[in-house]
Amino acid sequence: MKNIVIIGASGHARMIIDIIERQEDLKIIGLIDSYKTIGESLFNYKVIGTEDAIPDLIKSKTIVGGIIAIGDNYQRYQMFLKLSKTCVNFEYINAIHPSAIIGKDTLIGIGTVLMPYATVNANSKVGSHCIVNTQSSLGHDSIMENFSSLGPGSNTGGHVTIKTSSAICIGACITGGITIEKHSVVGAGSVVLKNINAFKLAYGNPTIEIRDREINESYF
Ligand SMILES: CC(=O)SCCNC(=O)CCNC(=O)[C@H](O)C(C)(C)COP(=O)(O)OP(=O)(O)OC[C@H]1O[C@@H](n2cnc3c(N)ncnc32)[C@H](O)[C@@H]1OP(=O)(O)O
Repeated sequence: MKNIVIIGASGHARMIIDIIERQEDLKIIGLIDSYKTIGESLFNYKVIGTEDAIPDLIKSKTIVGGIIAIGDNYQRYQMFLKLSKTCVNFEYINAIHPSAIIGKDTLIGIGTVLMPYATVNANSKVGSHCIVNTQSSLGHDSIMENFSSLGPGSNTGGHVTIKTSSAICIGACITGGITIEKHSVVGAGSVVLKNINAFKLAYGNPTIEIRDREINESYF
């Protein structure tokens, strides 16, 4: 049994807790959050501190690691960078729902979440700290780079690449062979027929690049 923390205490964290409670080898000992009050109870767990508390929790062997449960790709990356500096031996775990389908010859990184009914098809690679959300599917021979995400109910064809930190929002459809370059956001319900450049907000059917976006711009 590994003792772990959940970093984040939002709705996304609630989903991840639901998954981890089904993994018998993991025990959540508390939540880490910068905005909630220490001692506050959420989702049946106590907020035990901010990320600054983690090095001591590792040092005292109270925990071995955990997962960054922050839904926003860039914010999740920022937390990862912070932890990389203060706590090199933090062990990242995956949260993989038992209903998720993982095809043959696939690779899944660390700190990655596969929500209920998520599908990763054959010969695809999902990087580290990614989110494959509820009922979304990554087509065969596809790549999700680190810190990227597929929103609930979104689908890709085969040979698709989603580069680092890019977000495919709820219900979007990415046709085969498409590349979404880094730090871009494909809006809800979009139908993507052409490649999307880096740092773009794109949406619509057919999807067009609407405007440039800042690296830290929220998309929720
Ligand atoms: C479990 C979970 O909850 S997972 C999270 C689920 N949520 C998501 O996936 C995010 C969903 N939201 C989106 O996808 C949005 O498209 C966003 C956030 C990416 C962009 O939205 P905005 O910031 O409003 O875009 P922006 O300000 O540039 O555009 C505004 C205009 O574009 C329209 N627009 C925005 N998004 C879309 C879209 N996806 N498709 C069509 N039109 C859109 C707006 O209606 C608005 O039109 P108006 O000026 O005629 O009123």
